[in-house]
Amino acid sequence: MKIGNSQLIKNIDNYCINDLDIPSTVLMENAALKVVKNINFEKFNSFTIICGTGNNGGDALAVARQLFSMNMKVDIFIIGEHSMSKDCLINYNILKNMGVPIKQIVKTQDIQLLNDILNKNDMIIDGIFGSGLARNIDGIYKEVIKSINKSGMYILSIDVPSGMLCDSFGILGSCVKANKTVSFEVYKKGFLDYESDKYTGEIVVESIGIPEYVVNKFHLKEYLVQKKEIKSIIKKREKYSYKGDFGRVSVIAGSKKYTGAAYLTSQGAVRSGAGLVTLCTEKSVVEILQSKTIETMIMSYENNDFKELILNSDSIAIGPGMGNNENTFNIIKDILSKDGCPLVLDADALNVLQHNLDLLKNSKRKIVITPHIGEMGRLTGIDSKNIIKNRIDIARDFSKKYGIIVLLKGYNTIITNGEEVYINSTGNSKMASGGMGDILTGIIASFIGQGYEPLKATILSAFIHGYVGDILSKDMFCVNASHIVERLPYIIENLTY
Ligand SMILES: NC(=O)C1=CN([C@@H]2O[C@H](COP(=O)(O)OP(=O)(O)OC[C@H]3O[C@@H](n4cnc5c(N)ncnc54)[C@H](OP(=O)(O)O)[C@@H]3O)[C@@H](O)[C@H]2O)[C@H](O)CC1
Ligand SMILES: [K+]
Repeated sequence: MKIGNSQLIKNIDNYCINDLDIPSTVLMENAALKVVKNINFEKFNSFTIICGTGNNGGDALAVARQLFSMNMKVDIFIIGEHSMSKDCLINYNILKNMGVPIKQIVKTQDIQLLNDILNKNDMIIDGIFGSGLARNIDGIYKEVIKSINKSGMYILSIDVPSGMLCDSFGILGSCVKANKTVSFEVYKKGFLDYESDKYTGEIVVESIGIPEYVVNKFHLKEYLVQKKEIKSIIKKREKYSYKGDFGRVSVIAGSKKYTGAAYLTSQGAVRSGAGLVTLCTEKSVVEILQSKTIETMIMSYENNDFKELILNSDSIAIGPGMGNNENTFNIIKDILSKDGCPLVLDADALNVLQHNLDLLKNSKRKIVITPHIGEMGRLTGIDSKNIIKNRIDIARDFSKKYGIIVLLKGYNTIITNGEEVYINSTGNSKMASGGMGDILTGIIASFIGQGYEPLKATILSAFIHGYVGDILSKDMFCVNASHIVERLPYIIENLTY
């Protein structure tokens, strides 16, 4: 699903209105009809419609007219004395001409009238502010929002919950807490925050009759990855395939201190369907790891066969638990400087590259890096606070500069190849525990090994990893890495049909 900000909406609107001669009232009517489409009339038949004086209010007035024409009960309120936008006024006048009463809320005393009605109708429709919210909400607007939220009634917000910014998550003073938000054309960037669903409720994005090529003209290629997209990427397995078809995946990971990281990375690869997984690790821990796994072959990277293994791999995951040391650096430097299969670099593989980023840039291999915020900070020299604030731009720029795929972990993990940006929609805080990232690294290498193109493999893996966590966390207080490993193949199977 496309993600966008208020500038994108302005550009699209201007083009439609000025270049295509689509009257803005047509767009407003389409918007209103899409709001109506999202109302469950088996449950809701009477409506309190609360309007601002901009185009969001105009949408709400058009919704009111549509509902009135369907013989629904409507109580309409306009807030404030601000002059109306052109299209808001057009819809206001139509309702007046139809003889539909519209009440105004200007002073605190007027709120009593609103309060009296709020609980009498089935639903509140919020059309106070949309993408034009420009400053802190106070005065009568704040009081109305307080009444709406206190009412306990079902609330549907038009485009954005009034009070929420569109461009990055933020509440300007106060905000409607909706049960459902019907947003137009694009998923607003402001919705991308773990706190936003407290205000948006369920989000539905509806097209309002703008041709796709017009949206594409201005869209910055930022997408939200949801189940629908994943189902179109993931392939069902042919009945008559053999293990060679699903790739030889090598995992270089682990050290005396961190055997778990090596184990989990390799299990991520095994349990997501890699044909053959070989775990290469420090000599001293080979035996321990051998006793832990059955499906994975284990060897030391000091072994003579190591170089050949690297040559014959279809993908390689490197880094988890290796230690930030010279030995790790030498192994990575050697692999990066030779042409060959795609690589997934994580954890210590990234730490040792901190001051050697040219190795990334000059490598002929396809590379995916999977830093968390701290690792990204070390790679870029940008402090964590700023990375969190500008995650998308920083990930995209880094990806472009080094010609690699970046998966930046966190709430709404970001995946980018420098051109397109994909934002993952799965995962939750119950998964915040050790070893989660190691599994993800293994899954990505596994899907690349299975023949998925690296960007697609990375998008797929991030989604699946979080999706398994989301499903498990419905019944669990916390979800650990081993739970994810255990459920992986079952849940991936469910996504293939
Ligand atoms: N392509 C589309 O997606 C379409 C969307 N539509 C709808 O239009 C709105 C955006 O409409 P716009 O008129 O730009 O903005 P708003 O309705 O959100 O609000 C603007 C008015 O609100 C005043 N304002 C802003 N902040 C405050 C505040 N804190 N307190 C009081 N008043 C405020 C603002 O006043 P100014 O003095 O700043 O001018 C405006 O009066 C979008 O969200 C969709 O719902 C179109 O209908 C179709 C195309
Ligand atoms: K709104």
